[in-house]
Amino acid sequence: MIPSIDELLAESAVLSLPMRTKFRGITTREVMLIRGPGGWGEFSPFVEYDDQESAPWLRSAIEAAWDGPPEPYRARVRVNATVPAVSAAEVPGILARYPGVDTAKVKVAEKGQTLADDVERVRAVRAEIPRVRVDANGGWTVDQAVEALTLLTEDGDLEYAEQPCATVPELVEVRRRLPGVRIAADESIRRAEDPLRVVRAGGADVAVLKVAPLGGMRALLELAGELGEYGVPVVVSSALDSAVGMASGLAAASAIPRLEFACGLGTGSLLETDVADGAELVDGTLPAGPVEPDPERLRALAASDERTRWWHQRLRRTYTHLR
Ligand SMILES: O=C(O)CCC(=O)c1ccccc1C(=O)O
Ligand SMILES: [Mg+2]
Repeated sequence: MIPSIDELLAESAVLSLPMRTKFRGITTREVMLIRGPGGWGEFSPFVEYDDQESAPWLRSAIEAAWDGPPEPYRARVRVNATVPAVSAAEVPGILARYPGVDTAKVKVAEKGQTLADDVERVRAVRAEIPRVRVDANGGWTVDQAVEALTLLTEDGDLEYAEQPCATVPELVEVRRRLPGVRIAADESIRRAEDPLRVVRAGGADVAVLKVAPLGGMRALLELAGELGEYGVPVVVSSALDSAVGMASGLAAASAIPRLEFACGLGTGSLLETDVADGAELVDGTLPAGPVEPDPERLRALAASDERTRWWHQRLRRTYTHLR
């Protein structure tokens, strides 16, 4: 059952969340929260996404607000620190926001930066955190990936390299040329027509799964089950969500029977202010559980009237793409 547009908008809020550090080229994260009978849901496709690509994000918000979370297997989820493409000098300040975390994901291959910048940043992270993975967001060619990952594994292992190149054939090639480095697929799953294609092609050792682009917690769990049949472990990650979207990620992660890797659900630490008091990171874990936004924060973080209208229009357009 899909609620009406009026029901979706009835108790909704459009928010502009200031970030502590630039990430994905943005310094404020706009999100729309909707409230339904099952709790709160988050509709927050990145602003450049078109209406069709935004449709699973809306399905995900509706699932959270109307159906609520699936049955959990565990109460807390191990998370990784997320290190944006900052200078090496800024790394300790970022990591200080992740108490007890033993795994870091480091952004690399940022436009306008060099491989030397990546090497220095990763080195600065290794000085403090034992387990390191990198995420290139598809920014390298195959040759660049081979060169970079060879250099980045000279002074320590990488847990895995996430989306080193943009396309599936390139991931297959990198994996063939660098058998010692695990490859994780992110965009090749969440922005693909067929999320299993990259795995069938032999382009991924690990699958990064995000609730909203996959259409919700249960859709993610179904895909995680299918990936399990291929022997591919999953990492549940955020889309730079507010605490409401993060609750869906944490609920999905807590409902996966076997979780081998730390999840990318610690990005609340990249926000200056969140919609609810962030559940505290203890020993590198976050609790799974419902989140109730603080009404005062909702008022303080409200987006402008113009941006609110834009999000309402976006929701109306996206609604026509629901099936
Ligand atoms: O996985 C993490 O550590 C945090 C989430 C993250 O990196 C991310 C957040 C928003 C958009 C894209 C990405 C990404 O994994 O590429
Ligand atoms: Mg990624």
